[in-house]
Amino acid sequence: MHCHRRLRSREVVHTVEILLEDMALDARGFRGLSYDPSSRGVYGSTASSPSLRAAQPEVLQAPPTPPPSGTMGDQDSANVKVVVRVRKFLPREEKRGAKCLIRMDPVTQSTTLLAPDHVDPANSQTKSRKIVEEKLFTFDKSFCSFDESSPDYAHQEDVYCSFGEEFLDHNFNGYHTCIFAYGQTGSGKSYTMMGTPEQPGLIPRTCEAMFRRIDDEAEENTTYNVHVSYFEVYNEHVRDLLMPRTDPPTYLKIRESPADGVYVQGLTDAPVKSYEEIRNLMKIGDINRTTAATKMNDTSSRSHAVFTIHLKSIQHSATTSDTIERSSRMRLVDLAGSERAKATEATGQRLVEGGKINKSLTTLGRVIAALADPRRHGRPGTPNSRAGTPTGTPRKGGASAKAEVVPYRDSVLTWLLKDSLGGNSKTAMVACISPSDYDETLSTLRYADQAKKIRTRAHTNLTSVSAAQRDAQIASMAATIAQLQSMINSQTARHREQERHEAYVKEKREKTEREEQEAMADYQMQVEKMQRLMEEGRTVSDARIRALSREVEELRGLVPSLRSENENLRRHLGLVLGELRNPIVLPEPIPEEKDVPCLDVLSDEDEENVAQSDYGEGDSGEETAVEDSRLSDLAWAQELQAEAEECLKELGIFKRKIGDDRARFGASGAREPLGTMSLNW
Ligand SMILES: Nc1ncnc2c1ncn2[C@@H]1O[C@H](COP(=O)(O)OP(=O)(O)OP(=O)(O)O)[C@@H](O)[C@H]1O
Repeated sequence: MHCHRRLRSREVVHTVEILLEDMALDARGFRGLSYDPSSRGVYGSTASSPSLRAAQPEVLQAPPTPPPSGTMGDQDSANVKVVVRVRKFLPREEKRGAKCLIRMDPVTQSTTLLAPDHVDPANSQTKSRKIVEEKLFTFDKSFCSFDESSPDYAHQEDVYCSFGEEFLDHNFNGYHTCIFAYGQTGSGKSYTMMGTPEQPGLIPRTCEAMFRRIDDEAEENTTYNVHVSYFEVYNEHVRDLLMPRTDPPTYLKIRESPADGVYVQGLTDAPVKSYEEIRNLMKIGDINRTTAATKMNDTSSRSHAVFTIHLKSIQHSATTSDTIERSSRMRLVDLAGSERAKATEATGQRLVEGGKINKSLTTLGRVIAALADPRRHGRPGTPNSRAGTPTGTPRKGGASAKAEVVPYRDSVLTWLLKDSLGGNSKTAMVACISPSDYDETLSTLRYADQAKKIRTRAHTNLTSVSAAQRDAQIASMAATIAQLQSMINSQTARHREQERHEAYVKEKREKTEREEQEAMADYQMQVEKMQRLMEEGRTVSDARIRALSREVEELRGLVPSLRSENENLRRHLGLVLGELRNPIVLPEPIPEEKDVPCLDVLSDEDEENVAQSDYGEGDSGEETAVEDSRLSDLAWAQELQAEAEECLKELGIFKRKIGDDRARFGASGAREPLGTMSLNW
C-alpha cells in the first residue's frame, strides 16, 4: 500500500514534469516562459502516464481551422510493404556442401525458390513431401545478399536506401511507421535490423539519418523532440531493455487506452538529443537482450525486440504565433526466429523459448491472415477493428457471412503490434531467408506473400494550435499543474501522517515484544531457580538415604545378637517363671509337674504371678534373696523386651520414612533402590 502510494506520487510528479516539458517546448514561441528540458532525467518514462495525455485533451483535439498546407489529417490507405532478403552461406552451410535454392530477379523483383536436390541433408525431410517444386513470388523488393561479388549484391546501405529512407520521410510528415523483420532462426533478421558496428543495419542508419535531418533542416521556427524506448517480449513477458536486468526479472504490463491505444506501462521513454545518445541506448538494450547460442545460430535472439522512436516536431508561425505539431512513432521490430526443435536440437530452457517464439509467430500469422482477408478491404474503419471482434459486418448467406476475427490478444507480440499491423501506421515487413533451407524458406515466403495483402490506413498526426488556443492551453496546463501540485501536497501530507502512524504502531509493537521478552526471561529464571532447588533437595535426600541406609545396615548387624539375646532372656524368663510357679522347696516333695507356658510372650497371669511373688510369703532370707534376684531378672527381661519392641517400632517408622522419601524423590539408577534394602524386621 505504501509502495503503491509512493508510485502514485512519483507518477503525479512525473506527469507534472512532462506537462512542464511540453509547456516549455510549446512555449518556445512565447518569450518569457522558460524551462530547461535537459534538467529531466535521461530515463524518465512517459509511457507510464496515459492519464497525462488524457489530461491534455486540447492538444489532441482537431484544430478549428484547417492549416494552410492542407496536409492535416491526411489519410493514406496502403498495403504493407513487403521486401525479402536472402543472406550468404554461413560456414556450417558451406561445410555441408549446401546449394543455393534462391534466385532473385532485380528487374521484376521476383524471388524463386528452387526445388532442392537430394544431396543436401538439411533438405532430406523435404523428400518426403508430396510436391517439391519451384515456387515463384513477387515482392516490393527482393534483396540478394548471397554473393558479394555480384553487381546486384544488396548491401546494408541498399536496404536502408530502398525503403528505410522512405519510411523516415513518413515519420517527418507525421505518420506512424513500423518495420519488422521476420524469418527462420539464423536467416539474418538481427543483421538486417541492427547489423554490426562495421555494417550497421536499418535501426542505426534510420537514427543517424533522423538526427542528420534534424540538424540539416533545423529552422528557427521548428523544434524537434525525440524519445526512445526499447523492450523485448521474452516468453510472453515484456522487459525494459533500457533498464538493468534484475533478479527476479521485472516484467511490465501492457495496457490499452482510448487515447494511447496499446502501450507498455512504466516503460523507459528516454529523451535523446543526438545520434551518439541513441547509439548508447541501443548498445545498452542489445547487451540486455536475451540471446543464446543454438545449433542454428551462435547468437540467436530468444526474444522479439521492439525499438521505438517518438519524433515530435513543433513548427511556430513567426507572424501569428500559431503552431503545428507533428507526432510520429517509428517501430523497428526484430522478431525472434521461427525454429524447428529438431533442427536446433534445443532442449530445456531453449526448447521452452522456442515453443513460445513459435506460438507467438503462429498468432502473428493468424493476425496477418485475418487482416489479409479480402472481405476486410473496402470497409471503412476495419483496420482499426477491436481485438477479438469481427472485422466486418457479417453478411447473410454464403462464405462471406462468416465474420473474421483478428486474434490480436492471443499473444503479447500481436497485441503490442495491433496498431502497426491493422491500424494507423505505414508498415513494412522484411522477410529474411536462408539460401538453402527449402521448407523454412517456403514457409517464410508464403507468410510474406500473405502480408502483402494487408492494407493499413495511416493518417498524419497533426495538430494546429492558434495563439489564443495556446494561451488557453497554457492557462489550462497551469491550472492542471496547480491541481496536481495540491494533490502532491495532500498526498505528501497523507504519506507523512501514514509514516507517523506506522512509526507509532512499530514502536508499540516493539515495546510489547520487549515486555514479553522480559516476562519470558523472568519466568525462565524462576524455572531455573526451582530446578536448582529440586536438585539441591534431591542431593540432600540422597545423602539422608545414604546415611539412613548405613544406619539400617548397622542396626541390621545388631538384630541377630539382639534376637539371640532376646531368645536367651525369654528362655531365662521362662525358667524363672517356671521356678516361680514351681519353687523348689526342700525338702518338700517335688510338686506335680505342670505345663510351663511357652515364653514367647509373657501372659497377664504370669505377670500377676511375678507381681504376687514380690509380696509372696517368703519363709527364709535365702528364699527372699533368690526371689529378689529372679524378680530383678524378670524386670530386666521385660525391660529388654520393651527396648527390643521400641527398637522394632523405630525401625518400622524408619522404613516408612524411607518409603516416603523414595516416593518423593524417586530412585535413580545410581542410587540403591530402596526395594533392594531388605529390611526384614
Ligand atoms: N546479409 C548478410 N550478410 C552477411 N552475413 C549475414 C547476413 N545476414 C546474416 N548474416 C550472418 O548470419 C548469421 C545469422 O544472422 P542473424 O543473427 O542476423 O540471424 P537471425 O535471423 O537474427 O537469427 P535468430 O532468429 O536466431 O536471432 C550471423 O552470423 C550474421 O552475421
